[in-house]
Order: sequence, then C-alpha cells, then structure tokens
Amino acid sequence: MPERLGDPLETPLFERVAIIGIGLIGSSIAHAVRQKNLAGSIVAIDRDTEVAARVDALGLADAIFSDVAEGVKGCDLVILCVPVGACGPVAKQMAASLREGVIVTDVGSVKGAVVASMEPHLPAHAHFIPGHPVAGTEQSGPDAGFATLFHERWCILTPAYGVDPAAVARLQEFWEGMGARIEFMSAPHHDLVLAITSHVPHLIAYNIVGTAADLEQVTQSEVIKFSAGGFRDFTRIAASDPTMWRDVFLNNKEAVLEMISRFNEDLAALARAIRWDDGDALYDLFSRTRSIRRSIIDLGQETDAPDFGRRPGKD
Ligand SMILES: NC(=O)c1ccc[n+]([C@@H]2O[C@H](COP(=O)([O-])OP(=O)(O)OC[C@H]3O[C@@H](n4cnc5c(N)ncnc54)[C@H](O)[C@@H]3O)[C@@H](O)[C@H]2O)c1
Ligand SMILES: O=C(O)C(=O)C[C@]1(C(=O)O)C=C[C@@H](O)C=C1
Repeated sequence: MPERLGDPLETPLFERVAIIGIGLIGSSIAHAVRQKNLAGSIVAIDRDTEVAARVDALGLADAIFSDVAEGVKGCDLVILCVPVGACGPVAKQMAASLREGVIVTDVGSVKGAVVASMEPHLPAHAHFIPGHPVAGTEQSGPDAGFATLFHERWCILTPAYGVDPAAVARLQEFWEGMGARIEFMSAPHHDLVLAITSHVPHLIAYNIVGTAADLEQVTQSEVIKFSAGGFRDFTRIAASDPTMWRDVFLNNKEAVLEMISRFNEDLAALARAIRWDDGDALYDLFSRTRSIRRSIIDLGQETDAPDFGRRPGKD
C-alpha cells in the first residue's frame, strides 16, 4: 500500500468541503483532500468537543464547527461521515443552510435506510448522491485516519434516477482523486451485496468472540494465549466500533436477516456432514472457498497478510 497518493491537483475540484463526523473515515478523507488538493478549504464538523480538539491538534481542517447548520454554510460539497443512524437527523439540521447547487453525499455502510432518512429533508437545489467507500479498519476516531485508506478500493455510488450527471461525474472525480475505483448500483442491491460481504461477516466475528468469552470449560486466558491463527483475525473484526455496527444492523435488517437464514441452513448442512463422516462434502466446499480466496488475491484486492487494511506504520 503506497504511503502517499499521486501528485496534487493544480486546481481543486471543490471550493469548500464540509466533512461531518471526523472519525476514521472523515479524517481519512481530510488527509486525502489535503494531500491531493481536492478542495480549496476543509470544514470539519463534529458534535464531540474532544474530537474537535484532536482535529485542531492534528491540523486536519481550516475551520472546525460543532454546529452542523453553521458549518455547512457556503460549502459546495458536504460529506456525512457519521454513523448511519445519525444521517437523517444531521440532514434535517443542515437542510436550511445548504447553498444552491451543493453536492451532498455520505459514506454510510448501508444505503437504503440512509436515503430514506435523508432525502425528505434535503432541498431541491441540492444534488444528493449517496456513497459508500468499501474500505476501513477496526479503528475509529480522528487519529485513526490516513490518506491512502481508499487507494485501490471500491467506492459504490447509488444516485437516484434523474440526478444531475455532471454532479455525479464531479463526485466520481473526487473519489478517484483519493485513489478509489467507482461502481454504480441501486441502494437495495448495495444493501444485499454488503449484507453478505461485510455485515454478516462482522456479525459472525462478534458472535464467535462472544461465544469464546462465555465458555465455561475453556478459560479466558487460554482463549487469549492460543488465539494465534484464525480466531485472532476474528478478534480484529470484533474490535470494530460498537455504535457504527449497531446502526448498520438496525438499518439493514431485511438483507442481514435473509443472509443469516441462508448462513444457518449452510451451517446445518456442514454440521450434518461432520456428524455422518461425509468427508467429500467437506472437501468439496473447502476447495470451492479456497478458490474464492485465490480469485480475490488475483483481483489485487487483498494480500496474503490478514491485516492489509491497517494503518501503515501504526499496527
Ligand atoms: N469504519 C469503517 O470501516 C467504515 C468503512 C466504510 C464506511 N463506514 C461508514 O462511515 C461512517 C463513519 O464511520 P467511522 O468508522 O469513521 O466512525 P467513527 O466512530 O470513527 O467516527 C464517527 C464520528 O461522527 C461523529 N458524530 C456522530 N454523530 C454525530 C452527529 N449527529 N453530528 C456530528 N458528528 C457526529 C462522532 O463524534 C465521531 O467523531 C459510518 O456511517 C460507517 O458506516 C465505516
Ligand atoms: O477491514 C475492515 O476492518 C472492515 O471491516 C472494512 C469494511 C468491510 O467490511 O470490508 C467495514 C465496513 C465498511 O462499510 C466497509 C469496509
């Protein structure tokens, strides 16, 4: 993973960008915008005063606000980087202050519920283009961000039919400036795909680490001592932010529950194969899953190291 993005632009794409919520994703965007000169100035907005103080100390923004309505004034790009459950209330707070022609986007891990909660509040003069960078780590907060987080990662945009194509192209250019690759899809399809590739895997990690912690015959210290391999990878994922993931599950209920019921059926089939010594069934599945892992590596989306998503030089 490169430490720096490419050369900065000579002319910024946007005059003034507001980033609302300066955690892992918001601070990573701020770093990348600075490095690549993607905006003339950066406005950081966070309701947490300790976060605002860190943003100031890290020099992540040109102006810092706790009030959303004040902060977005005059901005031509507004990016919501708050937990998905906060997107609707934030859209309501900022609606009356949005400038003519502003692009409003978000980075939420769920799209359908975010669109439903934000859209009713946004004025007709705003271009609303929901987004989701499929890149992250288990860390959170303003110190966790880094400029290359989105490099060579997908960013999914889910614009509604009829949204101004020029605004979509500008936002696409913005994400590409941060090194991301763009894919377009509908919000419901996004939620189905991410339920199986991201949301349910996190639920499984939370569950298995919780189960191990509750075991009576195996002590906590044995779990910690012998968690060198697969279990250790699960603990990384299970260390992810509780607020963010609570909101993801409560806002992508239908797709997640559908994937859990498919998962449960397949797990029951595996249990049956073990019970009845059906080695062929086990071998066939494990061969198929091994080839999926190999095709992910061939696509260049992963290295063989499990901690690819971590901050360079920090972990
Ligand atoms: N962490 C990841 O791996 C990842 C990856 C892609 C997308 N996302 C999405 O990005 C968003 C942010 O995730 P993160 O990991 O950066 O979270 P984070 O916890 O690191 O940061 C969130 C920030 O939002 C602030 N905030 C919360 N409610 C607010 C409000 N009402 N007004 C103003 N500020 C508010 C918090 O104080 C915090 O500083 C989430 O919607 C998440 O689904 C996360
Ligand atoms: O690498 C990680 O730690 C992540 O969990 C990143 C991850 C993912 O599931 O891939 C998590 C949630 C986001 O919405 C996008 C990316």
